[in-house]
Amino acid sequence: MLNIFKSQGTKIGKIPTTYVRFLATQGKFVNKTSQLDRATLTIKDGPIFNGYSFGANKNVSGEAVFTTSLVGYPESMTDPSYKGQILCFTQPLIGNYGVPSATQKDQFNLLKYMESSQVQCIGIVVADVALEYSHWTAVESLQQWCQRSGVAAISGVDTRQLVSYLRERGSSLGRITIGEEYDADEDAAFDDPGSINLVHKVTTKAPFHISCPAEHSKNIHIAVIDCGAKENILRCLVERGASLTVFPYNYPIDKIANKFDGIFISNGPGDPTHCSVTTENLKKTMNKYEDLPIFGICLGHQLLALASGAKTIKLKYGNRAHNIPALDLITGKCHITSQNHGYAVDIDSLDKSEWEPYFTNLNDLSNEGMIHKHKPIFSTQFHPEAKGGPLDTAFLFDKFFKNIETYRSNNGLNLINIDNSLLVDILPKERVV
Ligand SMILES: NC(=O)CC[C@H](N)C(=O)O
Repeated sequence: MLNIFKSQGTKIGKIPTTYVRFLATQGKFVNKTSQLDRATLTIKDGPIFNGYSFGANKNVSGEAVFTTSLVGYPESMTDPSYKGQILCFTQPLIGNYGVPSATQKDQFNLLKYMESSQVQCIGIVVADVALEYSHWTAVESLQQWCQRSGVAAISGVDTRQLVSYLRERGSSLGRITIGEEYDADEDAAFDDPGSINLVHKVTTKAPFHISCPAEHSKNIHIAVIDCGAKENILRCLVERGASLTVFPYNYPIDKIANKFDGIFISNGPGDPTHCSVTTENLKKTMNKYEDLPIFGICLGHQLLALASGAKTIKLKYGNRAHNIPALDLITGKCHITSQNHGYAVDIDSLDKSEWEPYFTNLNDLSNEGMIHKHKPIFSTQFHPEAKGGPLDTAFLFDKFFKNIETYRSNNGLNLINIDNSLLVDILPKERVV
């Protein structure tokens, strides 16, 4: 085994830990995981898994969820929608391509590799961590990143058993405990992130402005309602030619919506019903400005649905993956989509005189989007910006921009836009924390 790896030019240090364990049993190699602390994953009223800690030396508790995505652990872990959750990866080997720079910016002053400036989930669960890594963008290992970021991490868990349990019993609270001696009965307290308003924690605390560089600019100005917006969503808007003013989730957007070419409502963590202030503001905005283009993604979709009078429900265990089929009910085409959500819009509660379902999930038939019958408003439960991929539904950003073009040409000179150059001078350039 060792020779095969060597003959392929792979250094011993790059061998995944499963092989390290195998080699250790053959007496051929030092078992690196044996140098790690013990850790325990306890599911409330459920199974207990013993493993090894490769993250922060810290006990954490939150909702245990799983993603079946094969790649993208840096993006998922920094997605604000995962705030307060313990994220289990079903891909058996995690960490082998390391972690890219958490601070490097792109040409739009947006984070180049991460979806926000910090790790948002409180813990991760993997079957097998790669302590060594190799990738041209990597600057550190997953272990180093978790330790540096204060994120608990456990390896050596039978993630198939965990996921089978979560699919059977539904989303559950979990706890990662570091150390040799852990008695599950000792500590019965489990934090439930679903019970608090997590959006309040991740939203910008004051408006900030992202100016579209002149070579890209179409002189479009979009107001973004920030419930925990992913960087790549902002990039998808800016690279299409828009400058953005990003507002806190509770900003009275209805008072200024007519100063913008369109409104975008972002993704975000937790139960959408905690954001009733946003819902109320959206309701007023839609009533006041009938032809204003609006686009919402994920939590943004749920908030728009609540504003239209529909209801949301909690799914049994949610949809978190990069390959979920969504049927476009207008074109009849099926798209492969990226998703991360635990709640969904109850499509039966949608006012069908005003709205139509737009997409349907072909795995569980849950709602994946809605579109207004007369106004330029639509939203999706899945993520058309999808980093890392797939890009099947990126055309929805173009659709939003098309709605904006129509809105502008219909309104002509009547549209009173805010002077962008003024905003550039007075507003911060990045999220206010
Ligand atoms: N990615 C998101 O915006 C998630 C939306 C919401 N928090 C949910 O879990 O359903």
